[in-house]
Amino acid sequence: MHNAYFDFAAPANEPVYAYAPGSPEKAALKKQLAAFKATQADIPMYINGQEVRTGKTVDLRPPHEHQHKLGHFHYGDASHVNAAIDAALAARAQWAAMPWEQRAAIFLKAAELIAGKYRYHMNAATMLGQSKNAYQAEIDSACELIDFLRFNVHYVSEIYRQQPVSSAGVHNRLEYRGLEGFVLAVTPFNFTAIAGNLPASAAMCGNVVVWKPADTQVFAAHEFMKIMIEAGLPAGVINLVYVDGPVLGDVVFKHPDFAGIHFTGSTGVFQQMWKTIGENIQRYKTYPRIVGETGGKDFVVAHKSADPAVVATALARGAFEYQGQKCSAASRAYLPGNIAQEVKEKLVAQLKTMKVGTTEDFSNFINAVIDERSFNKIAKYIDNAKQAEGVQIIAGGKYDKSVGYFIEPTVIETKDPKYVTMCEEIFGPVLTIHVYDENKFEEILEVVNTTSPYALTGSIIAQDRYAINLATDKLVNAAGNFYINDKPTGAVVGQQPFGGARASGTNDKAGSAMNLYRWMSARTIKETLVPPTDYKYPFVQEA
Ligand SMILES: NC(=O)c1ccc[n+]([C@@H]2O[C@H](COP(=O)([O-])OP(=O)(O)OC[C@H]3O[C@@H](n4cnc5c(N)ncnc54)[C@H](O)[C@@H]3O)[C@@H](O)[C@H]2O)c1
Ligand SMILES: N[C@@H](CCC=O)C(=O)O
Repeated sequence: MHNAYFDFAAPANEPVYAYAPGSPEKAALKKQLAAFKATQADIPMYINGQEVRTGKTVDLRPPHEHQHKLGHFHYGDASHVNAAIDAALAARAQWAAMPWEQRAAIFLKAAELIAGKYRYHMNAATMLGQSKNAYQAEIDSACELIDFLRFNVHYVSEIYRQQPVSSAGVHNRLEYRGLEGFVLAVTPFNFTAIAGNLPASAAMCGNVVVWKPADTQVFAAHEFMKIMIEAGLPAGVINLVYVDGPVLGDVVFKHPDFAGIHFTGSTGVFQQMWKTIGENIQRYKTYPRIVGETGGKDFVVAHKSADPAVVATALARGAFEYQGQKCSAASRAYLPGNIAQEVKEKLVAQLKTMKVGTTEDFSNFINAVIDERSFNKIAKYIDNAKQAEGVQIIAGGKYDKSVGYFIEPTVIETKDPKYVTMCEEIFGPVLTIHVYDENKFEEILEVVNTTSPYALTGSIIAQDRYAINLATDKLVNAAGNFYINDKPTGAVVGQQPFGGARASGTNDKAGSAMNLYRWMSARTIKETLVPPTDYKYPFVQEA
């Protein structure tokens, strides 16, 4: 019995804990970090609610201390992907038929568990597994994940409430079905919140899901999966597998019941997936929904009226928080000649105070990059810059992987606005600056707009309102998230729906109703209350 409309009102954003010296939250987090470090985790896959161990294990190690083992996870193969799909499809009918308020309660309970007794589990797992400092973990694996769960429950309720009009004698209604098949969620290493949200948002809408996280994010993904099970998620609704990407793709993209992909990761991987889906289109029972949020080459453009301290701080935080491993991270900056020197001096002074090291030492602002492959790739960009003509390293430039994958926050200055580090996504603590003639603001906006194929985030920093207006207009398609007098990172669920266009993705805005519509397939039902019994039009006269 559910004879009522149940209300899921708009929530407030989860408050961010400060982890100040001597605070109880800092003590609790330190305790959980020590507990994880003292244990060897044995992490299974979850298929049909069962823990699956293959014996083929992969070690988990903190990127900032690669000689320490946190444990291992069990790696699967094509047979596990098939089993996960079978389990999902078997769970589908019952899950899709469950009344919304019952489904919603599971995700709201998960949010409560993360906000309360598992907050430090989520944050400590993210700090150790992905090398995020306490603040960066708190805004991700606690607050943003909680917000995704709570706000999406509210948005789904709002969507379900939307109904068509009915003319006299007719009752029209819209039913928001889940997709007919299973959804694949493929998630990145850099945000625990995104990893949790991609399977959860689809499942919330009545879908069943196969979820594959990045290998380097499994430690925290596993904590989230355990919380979902404790919150009451039925067996088979979300099936968590750890497999090689191409092995996964080979099974999923050939399956007739493949109904959609919820992806976040790099542009190349997404484009390859899209191509494969296109090649297999005739195999599917339904046109798959393809949702992908991908790379960025995010800009900060300062106007000659900007306050140099504001620009320097937006760059220090926007480019270097979480070692620049945010899709939104500022990685190219355009500084007007009149304030460039002052901005650079202030920025370099701020960077000198940023300590680099482990996440367990809370005084470190910068931690390690995710793995050796990423370290080597970033180091190569730095090495090339050291030798390039017209290019100068004005801060950082050193790196060392003997203990952890540490790279100093590095600032490159180039005379060429199309130098490679102004164009390509590096995904590390490297910012490139180009100084332009302060009287050529409109021309530089054109350069900003045409330099990279991406359009994810970007900022204009200025005091002059005409300049702000001009940049807002000229850069209309250059960023899906556009900031005025702020850094281009740190979108908050419910406040700045997130996503970019061009090569940055399908711009379906995670943490908004726009995203949730993609996981629904509406059925229109028209009911005629007193059906006609004569075929003739009412206005046709007898001859
Ligand atoms: N736009 C956004 O909202 C957003 C958010 C976070 C990260 N990102 C982007 O993600 C990237 C960094 O994350 P990453 O390094 O985890 O990305 P990635 O593309 O290497 O991996 C993402 C996921 O895809 C899987 N994968 C890789 N190759 C695959 C294949 N051939 N078939 C199937 N799956 C495959 C990975 O195992 C992982 O689970 C950056 O480009 C960043 O800009 C974008
Ligand atoms: N939503 C995050 C970025 C997610 C991508 O890595 C931000 O706005 O900084």
